[in-house]
Amino acid sequence: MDLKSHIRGIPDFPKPGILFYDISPLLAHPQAWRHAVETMAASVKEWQPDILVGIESRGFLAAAPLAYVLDCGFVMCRKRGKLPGETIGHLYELEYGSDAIEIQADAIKPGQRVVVVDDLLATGGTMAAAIQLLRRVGADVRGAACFIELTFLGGRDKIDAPVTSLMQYDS
Ligand SMILES: O=P(O)(O)OC[C@H]1O[C@H](OP(=O)(O)OP(=O)(O)O)[C@H](O)[C@@H]1O
Ligand SMILES: Nc1ncnc2[nH]cnc12
Repeated sequence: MDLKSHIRGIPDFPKPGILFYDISPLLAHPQAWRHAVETMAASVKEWQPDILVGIESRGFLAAAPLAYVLDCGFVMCRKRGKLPGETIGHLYELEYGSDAIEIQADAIKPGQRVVVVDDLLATGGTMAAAIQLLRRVGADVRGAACFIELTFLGGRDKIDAPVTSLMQYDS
């Protein structure tokens, strides 16, 4: 199946000069989305995860069905200030300025096998930050999975774990 035919490129969003890869048509097409999830599940299964961690917000859409198919737990990695109770955060640098992501302090038990899931890998800053945070709480990070990889941005080089992606774009 041609999954790329279900990805829409929207120029100049959210800023001039950025081509935004929109997964909405893929999510809206049940056969294509099922195919994407099942193909990704087969790759992620090799890492034998206990837990899938989804990165807010589009990463939740990607990680939740995978966790269901693979019979894994699902943990939310959210932007700062969104999770209740005790949290552990990690500050990371963006192209301009900085941001922070958090997980709940008791979300991961030391030694649990974790795969981090997002819809898209661009510069890799978000995924790298999530992995650093998960390692701080003792996770055994087995890999990183994304549906779309913007290979021209070299994000994979920032990820200190195996990376799998379903669709690659070189421009
Ligand atoms: O590899 P990077 O350069 O770090 O970029 C990738 C991140 O950017 C997007 O999320 P965004 O921050 O736009 O949030 P959203 O999922 O809530 O739309 C995407 O879902 C990834 O999480
Ligand atoms: N070009 C892009 N399209 C969609 N999501 C993104 N996140 C970071 N860069 C992106």
